[in-house]
Amino acid sequence: MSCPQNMLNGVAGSILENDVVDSDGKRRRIPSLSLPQRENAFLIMIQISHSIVDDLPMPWFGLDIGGTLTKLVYFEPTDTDEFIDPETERLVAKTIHNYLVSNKAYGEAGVRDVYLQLNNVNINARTGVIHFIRFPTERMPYFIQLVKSKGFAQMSSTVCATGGGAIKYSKDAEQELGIQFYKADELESLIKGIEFVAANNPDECFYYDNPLDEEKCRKFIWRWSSARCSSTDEERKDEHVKDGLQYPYVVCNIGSGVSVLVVRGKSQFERASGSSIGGGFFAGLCCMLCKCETFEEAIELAARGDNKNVDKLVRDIYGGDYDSVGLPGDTVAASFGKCCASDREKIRVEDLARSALVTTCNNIGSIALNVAISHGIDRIVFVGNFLRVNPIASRHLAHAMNFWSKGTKKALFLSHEGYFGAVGCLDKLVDVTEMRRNHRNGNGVDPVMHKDS
Ligand SMILES: Nc1ncnc2c1ncn2[C@@H]1O[C@H](COP(=O)(O)OP(=O)(O)OP(=O)(O)O)[C@@H](O)[C@H]1O
Ligand SMILES: CC(C)(CO)[C@@H](O)C(=O)NCCC(=O)O
Repeated sequence: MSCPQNMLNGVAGSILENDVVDSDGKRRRIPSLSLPQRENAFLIMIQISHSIVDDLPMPWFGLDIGGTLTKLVYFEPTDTDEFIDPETERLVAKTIHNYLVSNKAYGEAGVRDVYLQLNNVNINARTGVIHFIRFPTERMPYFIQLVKSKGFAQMSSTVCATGGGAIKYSKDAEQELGIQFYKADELESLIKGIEFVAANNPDECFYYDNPLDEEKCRKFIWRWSSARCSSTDEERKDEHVKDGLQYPYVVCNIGSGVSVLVVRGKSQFERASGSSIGGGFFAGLCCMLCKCETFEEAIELAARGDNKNVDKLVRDIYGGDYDSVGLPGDTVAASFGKCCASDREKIRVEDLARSALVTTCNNIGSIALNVAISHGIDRIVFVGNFLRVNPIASRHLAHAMNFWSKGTKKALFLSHEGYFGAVGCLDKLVDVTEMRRNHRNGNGVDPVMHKDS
C-alpha cells in the first residue's frame, strides 16, 4: 500500500511530524516521546490503525484452488506495533501463528512447505513472512469445516482467491463460512506471483548444466534480475544490476493440465498454448497402471524404472540413428510402443512409471519449445507442482530444450514451483485497498459488495 493519502487527511501534519508513517507509506516505530506527546501520538495512531483495518483487515490469505492441489499462502506481518495495531488484530495474528505457523501438517493431508518460507517481504506497505501450505483440492469440504471449527472464519480476514476452485467453491465459502473471496484470474496471478517472488528472492531461479549426465550435472542459480548466473556474481559485482525481470520469456505451467504463456512485459502476456497431457495425466497413468497411491510414490517408482523397456525408440525401428532427418537412435519414436510386444511380461511397474514421466515431459517440452520458437523467445520458465520433488522431469525438460533448439533456448526453473498463483493473487489486496479508499471518499463502489471483480 502506498501510504493511503486519504488516511492521513486531518491528521497528516501530526503524523509526519511524529514520524509514524513514512511519506512512502512505510510504517515506523515512533522514537521515544514525552508523555503528552505520547498521548497525542497514541490517539493519532488509533485513528490510523482503524483506517488501516478499515482498509483491509488482517490476516491476509492467498488461495489458489487448482484441479488437483490447493495452495494457500499466509502473509504474517512482522512489523506489528502495539501502538499502531489494534489488539484484536494482534490476537488474531497470534491465534493463526499458534495453529498455522507452529505446525507443519494439518489434518490428514495439509502440509506446510517450511523450506519455502519467504522472510522480510513487503506487501501492500506491510513487512512480513509468507508461509506456504498445500492440500489436495478434493479435501476442500474438509478444509471448509476445519476453518469453521477453528473459528478462523469469524476472524475478520481478507481472502484473495484464484484457480478454477475460486469460482467453484465460492458459494460454499460464503454459505458455510460467511467469507467472500476477492477473485483474481489464475494466469494473471501466476505471472504476478512469478515476478514478485523472483524479485524478492535472488536465489529463486535456476538452470541445469549437463542435465542428463549423472556425473557432470550441476544446478546453477540464474540471477534473473541481472540476467546472469550466480557463478559470475564475483567477477561482475561492480556492474550495474538492472531492476526487474528480463522480457520476453515463456512460462510453461505444469499443473493438472498445462498452460504455455508468452510474457512480453509487466502485465503483458498471452496464453499461447496448452495441453491436457500434464501432471494429472502422469499421476493418473501411474495410479491406474502401477497402483500408486501418491504422487511421491509415482516419482520414486519412476526413478527406479527404465522407459526403454516400454517405449519404442528410433533405434528399435532403424537399428540406429535416422540421420537424414536428424533423429538420434535413443529418441522415443513411440511412447508405450513396446507394451504390445509378445515379451511384454518383462516390463516392470517402475518402467511404466518412467515411461509415463518421459511421455509427459516430451509432450510438454515439444509444445513449450514450439511456442518459444514461433515467438522468437529464448528463455522458457517451467513451473507448476508437477515439478515438485521431480528433478527427473526438470532435467529431462532442460535437456530437451537445449538439444532440440541446438542450444539456443534455455530452460529455467523456479524453487517455489506451484505457489505463484497463490502469491500473485495477493496483488488483489492493492486493488481492494484502493477501491475501499475511493469508496470512503465517496467515489467508486464498495469492494466488500463487489468481491468478484
Ligand atoms: N502431493 C501431491 N499430490 C498430488 N499431486 C501432486 C502432489 N505433488 C505434486 N503433484 C503434481 O502436481 C500436479 C498439480 O500441480 P498444480 O498444483 O501446479 O496444479 P493445479 O493447480 O492443481 O492444476 P490446474 O492448474 O490445472 O488447475 C498434479 O497433477 C501432480 O502431477
Ligand atoms: C484449465 C486450466 C487452465 C486450469 O488450471 C489448466 O488445467 C490447463 O491449462 N489445461 C490444459 C487445457 C488445454 O488443453 O489447453
